[in-house]
Amino acid sequence: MEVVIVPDAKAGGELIAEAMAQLLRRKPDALLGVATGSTPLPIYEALAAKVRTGAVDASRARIAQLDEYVGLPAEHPESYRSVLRREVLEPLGIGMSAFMGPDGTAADVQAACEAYDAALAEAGGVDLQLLGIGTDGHIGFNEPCSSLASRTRIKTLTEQTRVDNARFFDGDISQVPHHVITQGIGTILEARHLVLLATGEGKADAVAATVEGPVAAVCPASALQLHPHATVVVDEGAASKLKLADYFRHTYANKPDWQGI
Ligand SMILES: N[C@@H]1[C@@H](O)[C@H](O)[C@@H](COP(=O)(O)O)O[C@@H]1O
Repeated sequence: MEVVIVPDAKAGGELIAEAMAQLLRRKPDALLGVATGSTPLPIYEALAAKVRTGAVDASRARIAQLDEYVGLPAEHPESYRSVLRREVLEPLGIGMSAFMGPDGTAADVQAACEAYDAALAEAGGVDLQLLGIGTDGHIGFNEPCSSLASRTRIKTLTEQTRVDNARFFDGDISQVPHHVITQGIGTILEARHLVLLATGEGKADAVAATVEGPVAAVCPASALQLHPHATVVVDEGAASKLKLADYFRHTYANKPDWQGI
C-alpha cells in the first residue's frame, strides 16, 4: 500500500485526477469505478477541468458505480445513480450508455447484486476504483465486520452512517434508507488499482486503522492491505494519526518521477 500525504483536498483531487487522465490516455475506454460522498468531488472537478482544456479525452470512458441505496427511485436526486450522473457523467461528457450500476429498485435484490458482479466481470473488470472512507472505516457501504471476501450484496446501514449521510437528505435521518447495495470487499479487491482519498481530521482514526492497523473486518478499508496496487491519498488532517507519516512523506518525495501513483 502506498500512502501519499497531500497538503489539502484540492491537491489530492488533482493528483488522483492526473492518475485517471494517464490511465485514459493509455486506455481510452477504461472502466472507472467511482464513489459518492463529499470527498471525491475535488477529483471529479479536477478531471472535468482536464477534459474542458483538452488535456484528456474521457468520451470513451466507462463508469461503474460502487454502491446504491435500496428503494430510492433511480430519478431521486440522492440516489447514487443521480448523484453520479450530476457529478461525474455530465461534467465529463459521458452518456448513460457507458454507465453501469446495481439496480436499487429491483424486486429481487439478490439477483440484481449477482447480475452486477457478473456485469463487472463481463466488462473486463474495473481498471481504477475510487474509494472514500466512512468514519467507521467502511468502503462502499461495507460496514464493520463485512466479510473481506464479500461479493455485491444488500447491507443494513449503521446508525452512524445514516447520521453521517442525513446531510444529503435535508438533515432528516428518517429519509435515509436503512438498506443499500454495495460492491463487496472481494469485488472491490478485483479492481486493478484501488485509490482511496480521505480528507479532514474526522477520518484520521479510520485512516490510521486502515493503514497501520491489522487487516481486520472490523475496519473494512484495511482490506486494501491485501491489494497489490492500492494508493491511499490523505490530507494533513486525515494523516494526523499516522505514526509512520514521516516515512510515507520521505518515500513519496523520493519516488521516481515517472512512476505515478
Ligand atoms: N457509500 C458512501 C461511501 O462510498 C463514502 O466513502 C462515505 C464517506 O463519505 P464522505 O466522503 O462524504 O465522507 O459515504 C458513503 O457512506
